[in-house]
Amino acid sequence: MDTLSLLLTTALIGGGFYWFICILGSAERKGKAAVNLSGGSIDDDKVQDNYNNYWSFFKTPKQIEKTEKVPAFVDTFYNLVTDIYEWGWGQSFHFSPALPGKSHLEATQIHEEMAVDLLNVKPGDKILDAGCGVGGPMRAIAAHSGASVVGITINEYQVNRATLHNKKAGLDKLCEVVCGNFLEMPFGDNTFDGAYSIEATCHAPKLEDVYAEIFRVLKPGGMYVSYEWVTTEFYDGENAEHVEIIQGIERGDALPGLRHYTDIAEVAKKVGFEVVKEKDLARPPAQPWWTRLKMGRIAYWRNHILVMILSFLGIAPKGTVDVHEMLFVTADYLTKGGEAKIFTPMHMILCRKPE
Ligand SMILES: C=C(CC[C@@H](C)[C@H]1CC[C@H]2C3=CC[C@H]4[C@H](C)[C@@H](O)CC[C@]4(C)[C@H]3CC[C@]12C)C(C)C
Ligand SMILES: C[S@@+](CC[C@H](N)C(=O)[O-])C[C@H]1O[C@@H](n2cnc3c(N)ncnc32)[C@H](O)[C@@H]1O
Repeated sequence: MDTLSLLLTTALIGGGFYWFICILGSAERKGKAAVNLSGGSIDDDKVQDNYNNYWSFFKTPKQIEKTEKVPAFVDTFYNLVTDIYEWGWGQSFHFSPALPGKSHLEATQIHEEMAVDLLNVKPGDKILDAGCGVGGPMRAIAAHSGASVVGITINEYQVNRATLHNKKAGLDKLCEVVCGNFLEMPFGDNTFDGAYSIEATCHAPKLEDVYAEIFRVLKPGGMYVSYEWVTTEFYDGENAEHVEIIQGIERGDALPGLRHYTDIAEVAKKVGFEVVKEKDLARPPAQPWWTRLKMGRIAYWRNHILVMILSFLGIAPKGTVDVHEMLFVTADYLTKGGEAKIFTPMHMILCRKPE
């Protein structure tokens, strides 16, 4: 081979490698790049141990021990998955019904804006985002409503990511992020004009505890809306296939136990809320929320190869391949749960704290 061909071949392979690793698979323009995948706040050499530790939670037999350990276990989970979520999904860690003619990003934003529209808040009001992730919904909601949003997440790495994104988006005046447990929030009674949680309270070992906290920090007359992960009326606890799907969803999403849809309003009333409206937003005519997961299957394989290469080269921490594989498997359980109609991630409940 002459020198020119050698140079051209090297440039082609190098360029292809750069494209495959640095560009491909980033969920949004300027989103998280594959070369920057990390274990969140966990040191690189501890990612594998933390992943193994995550699984030990599901082997613990005692319910009480489990309940106390849930926030720490959820924190570990988000250290492990936050970068992969941002890289492969975007800054909003939730589902939304597919909307014909709209992109995933647009459908996501519409789903988020719907939440704040239900709260009847006005510019200048202060609202709470319980379980805010890296703040995708918070930014959309602040920009749409003009209200200022305080988000809380148990995971410190997410606080840093969200704060960075808020600044970059020029929304740091309206959006604030606090690290803390939504089961005992560092806010005074009657602080917020409204509150919402998007696919987050499913991590609470007892829904009553988080709803009671939200009730406490809301001003009288304030509204609260939540998108809940629940099993539907089609779920049959005696059906082995159903049970396997639901347990698969719990294992891959750090859930201490999925609730049945009928539990939600019951708990809301128990802590003192008036239930204004309740609806599964996944019901027809809404288009399936799981099509985005299904369509991504080829991209997941490509991502998996990429993660394996990066781990092999020592660029991604050891253990990232296992975390990615866990998500891959979870995507399948979620899709099955949606197709079988036994599970929904968008059971909406709208509540009011009485005057
Ligand atoms: C509300 C929660 C999270 C919901 C979703 C945001 C995530 C649930 C499953 C995740 C994913 C599955 C497959 C991943 C894929 C293998 C990878 O290559 C790229 C990222 C995924 C698509 C990832 C993205 C986020 C989810 C869809 C729970 C935790 C309560
Ligand atoms: C699936 S993410 C959803 C994030 C955000 N609502 C969104 O839609 O992008 C769930 C969020 O709930 C938070 N969370 C779970 N348990 C928590 C707890 N006990 N206290 C505070 N935040 C918690 C997680 O840290 C994470 O940010």
